[in-house]
Amino acid sequence: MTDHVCGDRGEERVTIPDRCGWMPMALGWWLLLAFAQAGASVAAGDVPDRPVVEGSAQAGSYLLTERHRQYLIQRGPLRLCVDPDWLPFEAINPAGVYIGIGADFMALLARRGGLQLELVPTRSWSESLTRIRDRDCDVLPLAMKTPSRSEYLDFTRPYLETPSVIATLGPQPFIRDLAEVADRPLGIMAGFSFVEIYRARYPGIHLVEVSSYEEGLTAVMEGELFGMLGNMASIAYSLQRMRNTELRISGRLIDDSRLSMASRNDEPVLNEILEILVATISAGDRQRVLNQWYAVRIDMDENGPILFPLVLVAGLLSILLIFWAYHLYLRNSMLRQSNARLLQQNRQDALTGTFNRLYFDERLQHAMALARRRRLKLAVAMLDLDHFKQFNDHHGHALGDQCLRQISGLMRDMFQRETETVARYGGEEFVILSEDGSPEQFARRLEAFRQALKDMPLQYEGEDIQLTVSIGLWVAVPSIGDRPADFMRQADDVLYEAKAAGRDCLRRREREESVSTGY
Ligand SMILES: Nc1nc2c(ncn2[C@@H]2O[C@H](COP(=O)(O)OP(=O)(O)OP(=O)(O)O)[C@@H](O)[C@H]2O)c(=O)[nH]1
Repeated sequence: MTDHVCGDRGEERVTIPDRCGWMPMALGWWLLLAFAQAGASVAAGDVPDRPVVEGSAQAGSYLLTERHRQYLIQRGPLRLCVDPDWLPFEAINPAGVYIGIGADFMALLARRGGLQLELVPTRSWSESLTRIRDRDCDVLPLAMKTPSRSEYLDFTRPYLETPSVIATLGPQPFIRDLAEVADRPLGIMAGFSFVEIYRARYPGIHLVEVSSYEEGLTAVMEGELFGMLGNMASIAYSLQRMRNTELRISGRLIDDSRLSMASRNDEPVLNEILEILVATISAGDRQRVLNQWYAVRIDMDENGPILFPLVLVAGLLSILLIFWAYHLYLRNSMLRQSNARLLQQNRQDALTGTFNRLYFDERLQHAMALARRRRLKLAVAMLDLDHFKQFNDHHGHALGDQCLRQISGLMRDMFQRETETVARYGGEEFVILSEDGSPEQFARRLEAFRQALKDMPLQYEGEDIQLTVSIGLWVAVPSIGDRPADFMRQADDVLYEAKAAGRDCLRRREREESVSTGY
């Protein structure tokens, strides 16, 4: 994953990943707007007046060759054309002074190379480009290299980078690729390098050239333009100057502005000189220049109107994040609950709420393996209501259902040890598994259940109803080769004997033993 510079404070770069999330973006904007605030103060006159272009002529500087020095002496001052309204990068202030980051770098190089500089005032960047093309000036301190400009300019290596962004009205989905909005009217500074680059890359793009960022941003606010394209620092600076809180930076574009010094290409020696001087810009130099323009000054009185909405947005985003985390937590716990419910439903008999046959068979298999290892007696009781068909026929299926629910409730109440499993095995047939290794006691409790059911008061339309149950109990220490089905068949056989013996009784059989007639 590549990193793009989202904010640049001298050599100390604040980088965020290519897929910039909203949080780093918000932080980036906060910093940039704060930085733009500093720029505004400078434009308002915080910076002491300086000569039209700073720099002392130290002809014979050790950095340049004799040929370079001779050239500079012979040609006289280098004439600069600049963007008159592009703070914090560069501007011409009302006193006619060239100010901004470009001015400071230019002054630095003038001192080092012994350059004499002279500003050629223009009213716009387009005019500056025209004038250097016409050779009315010699150098552009800050310019991006493009194919068409290369026809009349030479460029040094880039020495300043700034992210490209789009500003739109109100919240928009985050724009990552200009192609997403290329068919809508987009403002861009007239004559800017990206006009050429975007037109070549997105043939149908609807670019509207404007003469200043503020003009473009105002058109966005009034709905005439969908968005304004430009570098982050300039847009942030203009938004601050306009005291605008309705427009948003809603996209970071892949192209960053890589700014170089440009010079007329009919005098290539000029580019050689600038290239040598640009190469001398050290990390410390860059930091000193940028610090002056990127200083973060927070004065609540002055910045309140701008900072307050930003702090509000950051607060809202934090709340949104917390809400989202809580929402996920709720969703997860609901999911866990519904999984648990599904599992339960998978195990439960819908009518009676006891375990179902599926679960019982699993449980029995597990219990048999355990009892086999421990040499413990396992007891399986099969219980079948007597003459239930008759009951249904006489009282109706609904009452039959109600009885089944009541009987299973009684069963669960009486057999609720951890070692016991009660399940409805089918129709009016129930099973109880006992794993505690004491079948005698289990048999006694089964008998108590049989009696309790018989005594259970059931009434229907004033008529007393009595239900009885037959129970077959099979007891054995599971041996190798025993399967759950064998155990159940044995229990069923004993139940059959109980039915044959007249119903309403318990019959018990233990492995290697004959059927007992009681317990
Ligand atoms: N109400 C109700 N009846 C059921 C349900 N499942 C099975 N039955 C009934 O249970 C009765 C079982 O009848 P049989 O198998 O002949 O047994 P029985 O009448 O109980 O006779 P013995 O078992 O020999 O004493 C049938 O009438 C089934 O319809 C159920 O979920 N609800």
